[in-house]
Amino acid sequence: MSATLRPTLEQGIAQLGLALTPAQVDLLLEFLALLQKWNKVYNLTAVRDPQEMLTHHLLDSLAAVAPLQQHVQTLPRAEGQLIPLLDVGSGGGLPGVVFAICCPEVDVSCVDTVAKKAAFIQQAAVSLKLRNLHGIHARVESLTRAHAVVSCRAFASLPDFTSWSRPALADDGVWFAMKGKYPADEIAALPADVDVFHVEQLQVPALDAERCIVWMRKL
Ligand SMILES: C[S@@+](CC[C@H](N)C(=O)[O-])C[C@H]1O[C@@H](n2cnc3c(N)ncnc32)[C@H](O)[C@@H]1O
Repeated sequence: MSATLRPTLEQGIAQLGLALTPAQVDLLLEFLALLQKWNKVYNLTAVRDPQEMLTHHLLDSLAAVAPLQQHVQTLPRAEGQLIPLLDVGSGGGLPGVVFAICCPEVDVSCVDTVAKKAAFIQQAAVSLKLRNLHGIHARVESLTRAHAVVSCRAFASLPDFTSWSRPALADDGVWFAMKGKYPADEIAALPADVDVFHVEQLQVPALDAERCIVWMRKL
């Protein structure tokens, strides 16, 4: 499978201007293979066609990597210290696993209420030898450890996402919500103590769809 998908993946990575090592590209393809294999057993995603998994999941998540890297670079950190990121409602690991592969300076926890999805992430962390990746089986509302970044993709409305994950966001942390079209209604429905400080448009290679990241912080 990887022989046919690799050229599209490499082209997409180049289009996104990402500087990934050959080992990271291999890991992305290995993750895709794991997702495809275990999807049959665990029902991790409704997307089943490998080519579609590549465009709709992998490239879609990869489009958010450069914005994340740019943000992380601005954060102070001691040598060897990783930036804690919580990916909420991660499902089969999107975008959390992609972030863990592409951003070794980030420590990614993927939380999901479905036990088999969290177990899949733990299994992926072992298979891909990613020490910066963890699967957590919980409702996000129950988490209180502070993270510098709290991300989500296809999870919930912005008001629900921010209120449920608020205790897990550091006071100086940021929410990073991956959305389709500019979510004007959801932004309008946010409470006054959530500040939307940037909405960043994304271009996903090989996918003709509107995508953006809504950046928010606590007031
Ligand atoms: C539509 S899926 C999105 C999965 C993945 N982020 C993606 O983009 O493919 C939403 C996920 O959120 C999880 N979920 C729903 N409510 C949750 C909660 N309160 N805490 C943690 N996970 C939750 C579901 O189990 C499901 O796996």
